[in-house]
Amino acid sequence: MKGNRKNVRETALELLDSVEKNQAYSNLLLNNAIEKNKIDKKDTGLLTELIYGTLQRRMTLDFYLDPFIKNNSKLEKWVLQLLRLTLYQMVYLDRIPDRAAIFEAVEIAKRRGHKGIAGVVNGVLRSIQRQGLPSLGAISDPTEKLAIETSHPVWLVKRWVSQFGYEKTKEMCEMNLTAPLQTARVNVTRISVEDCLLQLEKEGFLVEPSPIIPEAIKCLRGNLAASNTFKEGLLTIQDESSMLAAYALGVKKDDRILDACAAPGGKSTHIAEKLQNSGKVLSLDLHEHKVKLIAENAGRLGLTNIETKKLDSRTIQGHIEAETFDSILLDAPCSGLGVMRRKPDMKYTKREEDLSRLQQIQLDLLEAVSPLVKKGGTIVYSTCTVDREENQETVRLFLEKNPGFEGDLSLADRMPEAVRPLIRGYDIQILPQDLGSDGFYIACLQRKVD
Ligand SMILES: C[S@@+](CC[C@H](N)C(=O)[O-])C[C@H]1O[C@@H](n2cnc3c(N)ncnc32)[C@H](O)[C@@H]1O
Repeated sequence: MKGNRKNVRETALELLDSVEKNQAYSNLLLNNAIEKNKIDKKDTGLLTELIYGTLQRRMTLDFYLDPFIKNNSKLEKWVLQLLRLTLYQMVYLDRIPDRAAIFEAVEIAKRRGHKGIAGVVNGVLRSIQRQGLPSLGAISDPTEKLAIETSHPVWLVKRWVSQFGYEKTKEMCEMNLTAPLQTARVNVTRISVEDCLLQLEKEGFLVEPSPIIPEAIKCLRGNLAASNTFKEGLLTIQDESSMLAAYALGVKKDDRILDACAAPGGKSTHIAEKLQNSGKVLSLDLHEHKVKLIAENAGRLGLTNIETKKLDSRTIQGHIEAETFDSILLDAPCSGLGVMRRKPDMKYTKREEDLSRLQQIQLDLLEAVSPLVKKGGTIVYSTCTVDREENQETVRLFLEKNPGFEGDLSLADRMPEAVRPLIRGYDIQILPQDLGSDGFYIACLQRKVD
């Protein structure tokens, strides 16, 4: 058991190192490490928690460590990671005694470095144990304090406070520290939600219906991607917020729908399911390898009404005639600030200037695809971000330049009951704390008839 645990922590350290070297944290990275280091199945939960937790709390951990490592400015990167990893266990994991966490950190430091480094690690951790953690109360500026307390960059917390106010920002930052539940969409063209839940229970999963989306389920235990039900094409792993995009489109039988930024096809396949294999979805994406994923997903789900194509949607007008589609989904590339719970390393790599650059791409995409919707048809603009510049501002600028379009106020009629209170006219900004789903934005724009 002890041997294994050391292995878990060394593997966690290795992964934290890779993330630091700019390899984004992903399940793939985690799965490779589990395989390479032959991590016992029962220890994978602890490994995931150590990596997620240490990444999620990095700024808070650094605040706590700072006074104790001031004189060790030449500390190697991996030693700092080891200190963060160990302090995370001491502060946030009650079930691991401090002395055990410190002992193992010192052993790792001896093996990976030398006796001197082990001495530094031991010294820092024992001092913290003796003197206690520095108080966050010493930070006088409330925004800065919130940033450190919840480990979000100060620029982002400032930006959110100016956009949403202090209270909502605080709730959002706190929510971002929690682990999301896995949710999935039942392929109702092939199985009912009730039968799907029963089938998954038989497979040993703990599942329940979503309170938000009629065709969605929540998974309380297990990984649905590993289920036979998933492999048989009866499920798609997808967040509930993302499922709202297909609702906003108001899909009708036989519609021709463009999904302009479609890979890996989560929303295209939802639209195709809503069409019940009638009509057509044209799914575009910039990258060939990503386009393949859309086709693979459609194949797994048994959907035959999706056509895929590699294309830069900004050039679509040279390829497809105007007024071809009944509706268009533009699920635009964005900063992804709504999914920080799932990708904690993102907090430390995003830069404020990225957001304005993205707005230009979003506007270019909207301008390019908009002539392709029929008169009276709808464009749904969506992002998985929580930022006014990429969301409401992008839409405002588009509407300002395109008087042939207006906000579609019938959006609420098409949306599930649970989200209606969040709709403001023709758009909806979901914050992670609103429904427990990802932060997400949807705007519905209608092409005027004349
Ligand atoms: C938010 S993701 C789409 C997620 C997808 N709608 C789903 O639900 O599975 C944005 C996608 O836009 C693609 N993309 C970015 N710029 C594009 C462009 N100019 N033309 C087409 N696709 C683009 C990216 O490759 C990425 O796959």
